Amino acid sequence: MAKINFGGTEENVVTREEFPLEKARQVLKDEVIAVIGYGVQGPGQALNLKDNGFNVIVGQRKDSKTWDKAVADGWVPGKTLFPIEEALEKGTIIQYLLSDAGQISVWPTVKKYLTPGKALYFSHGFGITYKERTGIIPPAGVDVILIAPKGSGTSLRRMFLQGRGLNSSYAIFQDATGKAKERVVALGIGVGSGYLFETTFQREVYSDLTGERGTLMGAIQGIFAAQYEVLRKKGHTPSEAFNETVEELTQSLMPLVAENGMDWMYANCSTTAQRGALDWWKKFRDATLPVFNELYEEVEKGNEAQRSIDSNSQPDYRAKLEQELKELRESEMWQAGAVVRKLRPENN
Ligand SMILES: NC(=O)C1=CN([C@@H]2O[C@H](COP(=O)(O)OP(=O)(O)OC[C@H]3O[C@@H](n4cnc5c(N)ncnc54)[C@H](O)[C@@H]3O)[C@@H](O)[C@H]2O)C=CC1
Ligand SMILES: CC(=O)[C@](C)(O)C(=O)O
Ligand SMILES: [Mg+2]
Ligand SMILES: [Mg+2]
Repeated sequence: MAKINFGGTEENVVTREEFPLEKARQVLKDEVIAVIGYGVQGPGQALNLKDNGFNVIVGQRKDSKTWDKAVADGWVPGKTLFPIEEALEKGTIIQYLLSDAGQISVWPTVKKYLTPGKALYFSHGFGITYKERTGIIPPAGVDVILIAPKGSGTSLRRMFLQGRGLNSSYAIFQDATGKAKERVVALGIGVGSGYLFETTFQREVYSDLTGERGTLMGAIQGIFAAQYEVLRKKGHTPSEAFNETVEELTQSLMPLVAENGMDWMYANCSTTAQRGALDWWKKFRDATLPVFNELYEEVEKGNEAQRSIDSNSQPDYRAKLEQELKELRESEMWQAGAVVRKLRPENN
């Protein structure tokens, strides 16, 4: 394990150099990895594991769209693709990748197959951390481990195919066999992570729920919407408002931030822009700080988890979700965005 200094704080990180793929294959050579669920993380992790040479099967509801998707991706019914219970029985490592709400309803079935020595694997700290709300309480004889890729399952797969890699955090909640550490690290390398950051189930879920509600997804849309509204009210056209709110950010400026940090992006903009950005960023920080504090408290209390359990376990939740996504898609800002995207020179 390497100790790496992150801006003054030392943290534990497992690197591919100290734990190469060959070692991961050796550690897991006698294991059957059963990936349960084939939504977003399921395909990314299962396909990467398979391509990396691990013994992996998929468990999915038969007669479902995702069963067909698994077949289309090359999983063979009766050989590498099974109904959930059969996969649970065959697997020695159960990668529990149903949606967080789905995990609650299928848990009584999963529990039956968790015989001593098996490992139960999550990609989110949700089920375990909020166990009073989810009822997910694993038996004592199994390892309970976590690999949480820091990004969408779609990116995990794409980046793997490009020969890159998406880093993940890892945690151990229960080490029943004494082998939880080598199992979790081997799985992390197997699913395509380059580096593995140490965490706990609780820290993973608190930070993840905050991040996706905050700057990664919720806050960013909120700030876009507010600026777009002001520009439109002041008479700017939709294309101008969209370009100055979203397009320039995603196409020109964020790639510079990704490459070399915020100061470098600023340094590559005009002195006029730099002066304004340096003056205004603290105002935005101060204005949003109370909202971020409220958000973290809601996560900590479990209220956010409860809201997502309640809404995602409704029978019509998919239809409602589709409706909400449609409203976003059909808002003027994102309609303008669709046209602006088409006009990117590389799309012609
Ligand atoms: N979406 C992502 O890229 C990321 C997801 N995660 C975590 O990975 C886990 C899996 O998430 P996603 O892939 O997004 O899940 P998802 O929402 O795509 O669902 C996965 C699968 O669960 C099945 N499912 C849902 N309810 C079910 C039920 N009651 N019975 C049987 N099957 C059911 C769905 O049909 C689907 O095949 C979650 O813990 C999530 O928090 C972690 C990082 C990123
Ligand atoms: C992609 C990811 O890591 C998220 C945003 O936390 C999620 O999909 O839950
Ligand atoms: Mg996440
Ligand atoms: Mg998340």
